[in-house]
Amino acid sequence: MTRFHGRSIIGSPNQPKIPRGALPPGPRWPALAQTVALMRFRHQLHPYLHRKYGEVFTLRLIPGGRPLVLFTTPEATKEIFAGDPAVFHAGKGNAVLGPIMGQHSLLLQDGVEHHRARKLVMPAFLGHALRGYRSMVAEVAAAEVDGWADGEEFASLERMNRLTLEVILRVVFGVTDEKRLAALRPRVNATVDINPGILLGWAYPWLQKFGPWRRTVDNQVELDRLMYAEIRERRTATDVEDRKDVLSRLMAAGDPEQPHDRLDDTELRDQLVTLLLAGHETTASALSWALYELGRAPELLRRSQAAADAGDSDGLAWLEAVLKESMRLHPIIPMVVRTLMEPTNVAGLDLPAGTTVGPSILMSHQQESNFPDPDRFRPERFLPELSGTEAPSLHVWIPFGGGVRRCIGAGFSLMEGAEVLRQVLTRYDISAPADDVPKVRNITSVPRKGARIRVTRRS
Ligand code: HEM
Repeated sequence: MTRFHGRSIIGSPNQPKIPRGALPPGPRWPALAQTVALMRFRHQLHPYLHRKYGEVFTLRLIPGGRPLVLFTTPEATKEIFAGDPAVFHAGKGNAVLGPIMGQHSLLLQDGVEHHRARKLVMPAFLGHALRGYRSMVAEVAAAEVDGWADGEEFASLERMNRLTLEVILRVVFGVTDEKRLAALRPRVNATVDINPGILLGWAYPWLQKFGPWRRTVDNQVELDRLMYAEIRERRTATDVEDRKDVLSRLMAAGDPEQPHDRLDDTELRDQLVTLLLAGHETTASALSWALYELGRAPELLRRSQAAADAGDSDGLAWLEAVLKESMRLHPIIPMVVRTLMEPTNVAGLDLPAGTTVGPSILMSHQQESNFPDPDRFRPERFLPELSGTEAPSLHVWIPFGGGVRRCIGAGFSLMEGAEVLRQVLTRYDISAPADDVPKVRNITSVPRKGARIRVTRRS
């Protein structure tokens, strides 16, 4: 059964109030206005605050006006990512996701618990395991893409969402049974749909009796029921060691002689919900922006089709560069956050315990000093042999965060994205009929009009 208790948007509950003078400058609007501006208008707010206050600025968020200090330089990013995990807690900053993902979620844990969980989950996303998922991604992508009509125009985000949901359900759960997939799909979609209003409302548990909050709880109860049924059934399967999906790998992870070293059912549930939610719409959004950008640049499209046709390691490297540039120009997540557990110096600033700090991904990706000609879509930035310049460091290109908390699905989503592009581009020419801009969709950003494209069969 899921735990539903009050959560803050950023920072830890019950922390003492930090006086304004102890922190870098920032707007003096009420905390509610700053919170709404941060959640709804992030694409305008980060650049505005950067212009007004410079490299580092403070926002005050509800409840209680807790501070969020955002940094915009590579040096600060490097320091935050390298920060001692005992001091720089990420779970506190992600606390808003607690009611959905559960207390054991990798995203919410810190310290030894996080270290243990990460050690158990990570191998399912590396090396041999990762390579093993490619053919399944290719199969799901081919089935989706083959269904597109010649000359059809559509919101690519919608199609990519359908595709990445299918991929994540099959890779994570290993579910192929159509009846079970049909039951899971709407529950996962409804969970991803949860908007900032619902997340904000979670700080006030009495709201859960009403309207959308109540529907969220009902959906969650049903999602849990399906998850636990799947876990129970897998526990009794005799071939779990041979299965290649993430759930089976997580069940087999750890030392069989040390039961406390293995994930129990509640932990499995929490990690599975986390993977389903973190790994689905994020990748879909990156892919839809990539298709949109290729649809606007015929020369790049031809080059990408040649890479897809070749299908060799150089071709896949190009397609991966297309995705990386798509995530650079259109960041899916606006910032990464850590809450300081003790007074700490960050990038030359002495900050009190309880302050939440983080690099602004939005600002890091759009500064000329990090990415020359930042408004242009140029995949070759990520291929030094083509650009003649160094590839961007992991302190300026930060769509997946960094350090011990770097997204565990980074490799997976690049592999998945390149494979999906390959399936699309070997079959279709693409054009993008209209301009699009980002809009906020709860934690992530997505193309406002869904990154519409027209596809025509290649002759
Ligand atoms: C384009 C796709 C994706 C983007 C942009 C993205 C972005 C991020 C970011 C910014 C973080 C926070 C990192 C930090 O705090 O330093 C994160 C964490 C995480 N992501 Fe992703 N992600 C993507 C895809 C995925 C996929 C495919 C999965 C799994 C199937 C996944 C699972 C996770 C998990 C479990 C964490 C928590 C890691 C930890 O705290 O140890 N993500 N992701």
